[in-house]
Order: sequence, then structure tokens, then C-alpha cells
Amino acid sequence: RSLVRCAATDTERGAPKLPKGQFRPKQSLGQNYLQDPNYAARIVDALQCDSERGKRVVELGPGLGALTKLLSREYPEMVAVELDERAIPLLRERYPEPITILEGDVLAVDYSALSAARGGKLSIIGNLPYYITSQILFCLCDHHASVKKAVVTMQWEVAQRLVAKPRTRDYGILSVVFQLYASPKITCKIPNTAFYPVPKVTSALVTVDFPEDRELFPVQPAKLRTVLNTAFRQRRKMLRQSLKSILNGKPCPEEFATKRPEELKPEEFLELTALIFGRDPETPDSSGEAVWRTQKLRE
Ligand SMILES: C[S@@+](CC[C@H](N)C(=O)[O-])C[C@H]1O[C@@H](n2cnc3c(N)ncnc32)[C@H](O)[C@@H]1O
Repeated sequence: RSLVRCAATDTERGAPKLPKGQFRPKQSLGQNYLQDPNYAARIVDALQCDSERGKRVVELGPGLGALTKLLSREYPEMVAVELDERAIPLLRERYPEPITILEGDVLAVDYSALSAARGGKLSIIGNLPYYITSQILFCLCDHHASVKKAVVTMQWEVAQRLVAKPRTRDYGILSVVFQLYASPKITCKIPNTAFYPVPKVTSALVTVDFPEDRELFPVQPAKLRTVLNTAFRQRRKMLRQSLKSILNGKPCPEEFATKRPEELKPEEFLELTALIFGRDPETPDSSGEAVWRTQKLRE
């Protein structure tokens, strides 16, 4: 049925038919294609990139082009990165140069180099494959200085974690990191019926703005990561207990000793890290270094 659906849409567009039987959505690649044009328009509207001819627009996982179709009209020099080799010839045919279709893994893209090549910060957009949503988000955090904004869809539960406030169930590493590097906002809910195949879960459209003038952390991001990982590994425990392994026999800073990680605001994790490891400000040109994307983060 999915083939009929895709083929019908393609024929309407005058684009070549998908080879029968060869383009079934792959669950392993998180292929839930957007089939509701209203949501496609809404996602694209949220981007508002003013780079010349859209040359700093980067779409993650264009798939069969549900978003690319709209994006390409507004941003004729955009870039799109797709891993599924079956989609590449189709995308290149429908969206020829000056649009750039890159074949590869979105986690392996050097966004800092791409931003330098395109002369400014990138605007990222994508209906993300669910199986690697958190990794993609952490990857963007690593490249924070090269990204202006990200407009992305994800599982509703992950979106809740991004925007969660302290003392709530959803508050964790993802919340702390994203609220320190950026301002994430849920733009709207997207029902599962907007996708094909219909996933079990509801989605959210999330807009993440990376501010121009963020203050540099007073600590190295890798040290912050160690504190977050260690604290949230035992999120029910008081920090004087859960942080023992990184305190090296020293007492836990008094103001935090009897707190649990979920009680600390994002900025307080910076303070706590500085108290444990000393002040050692992050370097302004460290963007792109693999800090967040290398770790298997625990929540
Ligand atoms: C949820 S689908 C969205 C497709 C299309 N943008 C749409 O909205 O219909 C996710 C897309 O990401 C692609 N994808 C999955 N893993 C990827 C990766 N690691 N790198 C690049 N693309 C990937 C899938 O092949 C698929 O096309």
C-alpha cells in the first residue's frame, strides 16, 4: 500500500515512479515518511532561513522529499543528507544542482566545515529518524557554534525531555545540555497519522535556537559531561553519594551535597562542575569537538 501511495504522489508530481517492490520503508532507518502536506508546510514555515538562496539550509534525511519539495522552492541552493542509497538517484533527479544531495550519515557530517564552506551558521531541518534522534541532537550541540537553528520533528517524549524543567520526571541530561547550549521550544504536536507507515507514537515539531551570544561555560564541556553522567546514573541518590567516584575522597560541595540531580537547574550543574574540577573555561574555538556525541549518555 505504501508503494501505491508513494507512486500516486510521484505521478501527480510528474516525477518517475518508484521501482515497484524496491522502496519499502525500512524500519531500521526510521523511515516514517511524512504524508500530510499541511504538516510538511508547517515544518518548512518554521525554518525562516535568510541565507542567500538558502545555501545554509541543511535537511537531514530527506527520504522521498516530502519536505525537500517545499524547501527546494524557497532555498534553491540547500543541502540534504540521506543515508538510504535507494533514495539518492531519485532525489538527485528531482532536485538537481544547485541543490546538493549528499549521500551519507547525518552523524558523520562535519557541520562546522559545512558552515565554513557556506559562509555562516547553518539552519538545520528534518523529520528525524527516531532511532538516532538523541545522537543527532547531541551532534548538533557539539557543532553549536556553527548552527543557528534547528527545526526538527521527534517523538513527543523526547521533545518533553528537551524542554523539561527541574523536579520533573522528564528532566535529565538532554534537558540540561540543551537548555545550556540553546533554547528548545515545542512548536506543535504532530499526530502519528501524519506519517506513513503510521508509527505507534505521537511526534512533536521542535525549534531549537542556538543563541549568538551564549556565555562560555566556566568549565570544559567534557567535565560537565562527566558530572552529568555520574549524577544521573543514580538519579534518586543525593549528590554526595552519587558523585563519590569523581570526588576522589573530597567532600561534595556543601550547597549541593544533599540534593538530587533532578533538583539542580542547568546553570547549577556548571557551578557544581567548577567546584569539583576547578574553573577551566571552555575555549571559544572548540566547536565541532566530539564531546556529547561520543558518550553513551545515561538518563
Ligand atoms: C522519518 S524519515 C523522513 C523522511 C522525509 N524527510 C519525510 O519527511 O518524509 C527519516 C529519513 O532519514 C533517513 N536516515 C535514517 N538514518 C539516517 C542517517 N544516519 N543519516 C542520514 N539519513 C538517515 C531515512 O532513510 C529517512 O529517509
